[in-house]
Amino acid sequence: MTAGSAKTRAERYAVGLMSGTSVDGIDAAVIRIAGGESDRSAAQLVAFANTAYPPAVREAIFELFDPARATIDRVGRMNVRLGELYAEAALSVIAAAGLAPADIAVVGSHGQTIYHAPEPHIEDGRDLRFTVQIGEGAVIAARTGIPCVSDFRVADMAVGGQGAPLVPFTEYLLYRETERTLLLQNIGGIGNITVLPAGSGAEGVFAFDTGPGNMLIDGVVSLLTGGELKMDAGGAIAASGRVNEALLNRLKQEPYYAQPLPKSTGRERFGAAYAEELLAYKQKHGLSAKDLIATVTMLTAWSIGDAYRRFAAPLHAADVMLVGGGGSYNPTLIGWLKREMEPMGVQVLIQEDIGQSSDAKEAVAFALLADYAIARRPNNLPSVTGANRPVVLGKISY
Ligand SMILES: Nc1ncnc2c1ncn2[C@@H]1O[C@H](COP(=O)(O)OP(=O)(O)OP(=O)(O)O)[C@@H](O)[C@H]1O
Ligand SMILES: CC(=O)N[C@H]1[C@@H]2OC[C@@H](O2)[C@@H](O)[C@@H]1O[C@H](C)C(=O)O
Repeated sequence: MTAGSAKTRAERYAVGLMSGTSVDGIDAAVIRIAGGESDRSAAQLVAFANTAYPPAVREAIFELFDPARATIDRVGRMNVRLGELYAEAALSVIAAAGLAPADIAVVGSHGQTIYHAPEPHIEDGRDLRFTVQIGEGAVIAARTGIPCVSDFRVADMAVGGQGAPLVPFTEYLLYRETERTLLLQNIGGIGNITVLPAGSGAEGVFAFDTGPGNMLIDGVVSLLTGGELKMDAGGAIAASGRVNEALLNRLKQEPYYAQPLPKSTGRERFGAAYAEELLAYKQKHGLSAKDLIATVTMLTAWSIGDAYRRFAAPLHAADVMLVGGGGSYNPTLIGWLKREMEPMGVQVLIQEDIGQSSDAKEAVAFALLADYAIARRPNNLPSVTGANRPVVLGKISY
């Protein structure tokens, strides 16, 4: 396959690798793309695997979220280490698909975000917004022998975008409908929503981060258990607690929720420092652990409903919200989300309800984004990121 031959490209396979803000590990997907355009009928999931990060790697990544500890030698070394781990994950999912590396046209690797500063930052009249995703693409290409597209976000920022979210481009390709308005809600570390208005072209799509996804739930669970538990598995703890209305109302005042679009957020806002503050509040006001977890779970459900109410409903009344990401596997969160959305006339389903995978969705997206990049086809959505034009996202290592 050569760049620029998009119109005549034959059926091909692509690998997508995603390591999200939850830092739970590496999601790897193999997809088959039919000849020509990567449109809805054309991309099929062939194999998927999630490999947990080794605990020491996970811990070291968390250290890199703190700019004071993210020294250049640590960042540089982790960049290479993650490249190695990503290459291994790619090779193993390719084998699981019953394929060989030579069958794969391209690997798309998101990398691990360690810092995301999407707001304009003007110095000397120049905008210095930036974002950092590590996991060296050159290492992935060298170990697998497959061209690797990595570092997708910076090209969007270079033309005035937020560099996020990027998945909506693929959601438009894969999910759009003519009769129904769909909301694709991802609940990963951060929550993000894509609005696909019925019958709309790409320019009508909009998307933004709704706030915390599982990040606050994971953060407080981990602090409360001294790191023993990393999540509220099955939402069991939240289900056993009671929402504290005073705290909930206080947390709803976080200015991010009302901030106008385009917007994106991350660990800089809803990370460790935020979870520590919640713990301090718990101690001061004598809340139980389960009530605190119930309250942040409710906040997460509320923030998603609030985002729809504030920014989407006034423009497009939606029919269905389709939830993906790890939050799909927390029935307490999904139950409370239904209670938020259904009175507004929006049915809530998880990807599994329509025969897809909540886990694989983002890895599939990065395989498709890479397929576009390698053909030099623009793959950002300016209406979503705020970029001033379409560009080809991703750096290619041959
Ligand atoms: N069985 C489960 N019960 C409860 N929560 C779960 C379960 N499985 C996954 N999760 C939640 O989902 C999180 C992982 O979600 P996911 O893999 O979608 O995040 P991510 O891709 O890292 O994040 P992002 O999309 O923000 O980059 C876990 O940290 C956990 O909070
Ligand atoms: C900078 C960064 O890594 N952002 C992630 C994060 O996780 C969810 C949300 O915040 C989204 O904006 C984005 O990821 C997905 C994959 C995206 O770009 O669509």
